[in-house]
Parts: sequence; C-alpha cells; structure tokens
Amino acid sequence: MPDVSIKFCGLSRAEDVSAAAEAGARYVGFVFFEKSPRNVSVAQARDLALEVPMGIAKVALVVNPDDATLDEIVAQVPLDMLQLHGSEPPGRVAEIRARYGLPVMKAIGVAEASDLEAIDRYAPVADQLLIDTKKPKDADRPGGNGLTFDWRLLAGRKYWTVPWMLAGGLTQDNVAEAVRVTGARQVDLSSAIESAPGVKDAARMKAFAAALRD
Ligand SMILES: O=C(O)c1ccccc1NCC(=O)[C@H](O)[C@H](O)COP(=O)(O)O
Repeated sequence: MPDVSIKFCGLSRAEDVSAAAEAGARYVGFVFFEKSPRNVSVAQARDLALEVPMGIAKVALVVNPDDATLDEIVAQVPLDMLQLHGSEPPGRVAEIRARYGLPVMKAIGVAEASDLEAIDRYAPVADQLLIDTKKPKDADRPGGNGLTFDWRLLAGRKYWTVPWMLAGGLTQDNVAEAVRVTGARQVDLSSAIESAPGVKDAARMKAFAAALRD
C-alpha cells in the first residue's frame, strides 16, 4: 500500500481532534454549513483549531461563502486551507485564494465521466482538488453523504497538475480498493468515522487508518 494522507472532516469536539491526531490524520476539516449535523460556529472552530497539533492542516469547509463570512472565519480561526464545497465558479475560487492568501481546495462532484471536465477548469485556480461524489438531487447538503461514485472514472487518469484527494463514501472496508483503482494518494471522509450523524468515533478513525497502513 502506498503512503496515503488522510483528511478527517466534520470534527466538532476536542476529543475528535485528539483522536484524529492519534490516528495519523494529515488534515482535519471543520464544516461551516448550517444544515449539516457537523456544523460548527466560528468560536467552536477557533477552539478546535487551537487544539490541533503542529503538522496537521486545519481546513475550513464552506459552501458558496460571501466575503463577510470568510472574513470572520479567517480572522478568528487559525487555518491552513479553505475548502470550497459549493458551486463557486473558477473566478470566485481565484478571488478567494487571492483575497485570503490561503491555499484553496475546490470540491468537484462526480457522478459521470462528463463531470470530470471540471478538473481542467478548476486546476489552474486551486491549490488542490477534492474529487467527491456529486450531491444526489434529494440531499440537503453537497457533501458528507456517505455515498461512493464509480471510481473507475478516475482509473485511467495519469496527469494531475495539482494535488487531489478522493472522497465520497470511503470506509475502512473499501478504501484500499478505492486507492488501488484511482491511484489516490490523499483521501477524505466523514460519515464512516461517525457513530451517529455528526458524532465522530475514535475507534473508527483508528480502524480506517489501519486499513490504509496494513
Ligand atoms: O460533511 C458535511 O456535512 C458537508 C456539508 C456541506 C458540504 C460538504 C460537506 N462535507 C464534505 C466533505 O469534505 C466530506 O468529508 C466528503 O464529502 C466525504 O464525506 P463522506 O461521504 O461522508 O465520507
């Protein structure tokens, strides 16, 4: 198994941060999206971020944010990256990257081959891409739905001009296969490390990391 970096997303308690660090996460994500069971306030995110050990990147996940929202988050929360998980067009991604001077990861939702065309549009304006399952029509959030997409869509893709992460329904049982099929060297997940919606579980984080290591 190659070395694969893990991002655990949607942490909301200090013990989640400790568990993520202990499991070997290289990124942790804080979700700013009111309809999500993982939603955190700016103050909560700040407290959590201050608990994150050096060397683990702190990522703020936002959905079609306006400048006022981002101004507040960036001013209050010590961050290493912004994750844009809405329908932000490439120009807005570039604008956010320039305005805040933070690396930006743009999420791209995939359900079919044509969705991959977005990779070429966003790679020039983002520092990383997050290739995630496309939001189902009836879902009330654009990510974190615990659903996979057809990984074979990425199988033949050799050239990526920016680093990328694979996401969408990854679990301790399927991640080795997902990495094998797609060639991903970074993975992101949320649902499979929860014991209930929004409640992270230390044992599941550990088991997921072990599945990638062993
Ligand atoms: O997790 C959320 O609640 C969420 C809400 C709004 C936008 C994005 C959201 N999550 C995005 C992530 O980065 C998830 O980790 C990613 O979609 C994978 O989630 P899962 O399929 O649950 O592992």
